[in-house]
Amino acid sequence: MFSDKDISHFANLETPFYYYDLALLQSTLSNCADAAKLYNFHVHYAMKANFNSRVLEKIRAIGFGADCVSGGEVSKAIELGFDKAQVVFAGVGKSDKEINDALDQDIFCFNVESIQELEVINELAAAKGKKARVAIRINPNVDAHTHHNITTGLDENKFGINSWDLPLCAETLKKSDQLEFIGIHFHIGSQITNLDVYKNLCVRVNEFAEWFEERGFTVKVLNVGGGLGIDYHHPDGQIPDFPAYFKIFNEFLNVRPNQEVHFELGRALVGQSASLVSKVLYVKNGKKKNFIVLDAGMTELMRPALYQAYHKIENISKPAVADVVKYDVVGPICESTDCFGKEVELPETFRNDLIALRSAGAYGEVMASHYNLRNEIRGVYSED
Ligand SMILES: Cc1ncc(COP(=O)(O)O)c(C=O)c1O
Ligand SMILES: N[C@@H](CCCC[NH3+])C(=O)O
Repeated sequence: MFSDKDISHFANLETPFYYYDLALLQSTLSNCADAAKLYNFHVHYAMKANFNSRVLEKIRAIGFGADCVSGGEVSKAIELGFDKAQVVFAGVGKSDKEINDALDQDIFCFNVESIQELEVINELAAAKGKKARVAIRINPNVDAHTHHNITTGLDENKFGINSWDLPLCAETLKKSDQLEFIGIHFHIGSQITNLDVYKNLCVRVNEFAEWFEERGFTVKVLNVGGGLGIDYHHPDGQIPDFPAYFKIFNEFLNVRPNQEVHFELGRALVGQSASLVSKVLYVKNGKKKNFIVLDAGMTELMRPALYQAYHKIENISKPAVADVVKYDVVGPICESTDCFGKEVELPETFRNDLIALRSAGAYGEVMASHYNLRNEIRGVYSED
C-alpha cells in the first residue's frame, strides 16, 4: 500500500527502481527475532535472497547471522560487520579460493555438500595448519511441496549429501585431523507454505542426528535451513507467521541440552518489504489482447520469466475502480517470456502511469541482469 506522498515522490524519480519499505522490514525482523528468542533459536539470514546493503544493515543490527553461498557473500557479510562467529558458508560449488578465503576469515562453519568437498576442505585447512568447522548438509529426501524449480531436498536434487553416502562421510570425518564436525544441515526448498512439510523434515533431522550420535559424533548444531514462504497475493503489511513456524520445530525436533538450532530464512524476512516500481511506456490495444509495456522487464525482476511466479501488479497512479480492463503486462526485453502477468485486471491504464510489482524484496534486485545492456537497477528507501 502506497501513500499519496509516496506516489507523488515516485513521480519525480527515474524509473524503474526497487522501493524498500524499511519500516515493514524492521517490523518483520523484530517479529521473527522475538519469535525465535522464545525457544533460543538462532537465525542466519540467507543473503542470497537480498544482499542490498541497506537491507543487510538492518538484519545485522537485529543480531542475525549470515548464511552465504559464495565468497562474495561471505566477504560482504564480514565487511558490513556481521559477527564471524555467525557466518556460515553453504553451496555445492565452493571454489578453492573461496574455501581458502573463508578459512582465513575464520567463519563459523562450512555447510559441506559432498564428500569430495569435505576432502578438499581438509586438504586446504591442513595446508594452513588450521581446523575447519564443518556441518554436513544432508539431502533428506523430503518433498517441500513447492515449485519443482525451487525444491532442493529430494534425491534427484544436486544439493547436499545423500543418506547412502553418510557412512563414507563419517569415515572421512573420522580420519581427518583438520575437520571439526559441528553438526548437520538441511534445506529442502523455498516458498514453502504448507507448514506440515516441516514436521516431516523434523522427523528426518531427528533420525540423522541419532545416526551420527550412534557413531560417536557430538551433534552441536541442528541447522534446518529456511524456505518459509510469503503470501504473494496479499502483500500489504503482511508479516509471515514466524511464531507458528518456530513452534513446529520446538514441538517436533528432539533438541538435546547444549544443542543449538539454526535457521536460514531469506524470503520470509525480506520478501514483502520491496516493490519494483516501473512506468508505463506504451499501451497497445489489440483485437485479441491489450498490452501494457513497462520500462522494467525480466532484467529487473526475473522470477515471473523463470518460474512463472506471481507478483501482484497494481497501477498506483489510478485508484482501484470497479471497471477494469484486462492487460498482458510485459517488459521491453527481447524475449517472449518477458511478461509479468497475463490478463491482469487493472483500471484503464495510460502512458506514464506508475505500476508496482509487489512482494519483490526477495530474489528481485539480486537476480537482476544486464541482458540487452540494461542499466543497473537502483534502490529507493522509505527512510530517505
Ligand atoms: C542453503 C539455503 N539456505 C537458505 C535458503 C533460503 O531460502 P528461503 O529464501 O526460501 O528462506 C536457501 C535458498 O533456497 C538455501 O539454498
Ligand atoms: N530464486 C528463487 C528461490 C531460490 C532460492 C535459493 N535456493 C526464487 O526467486 O523464488
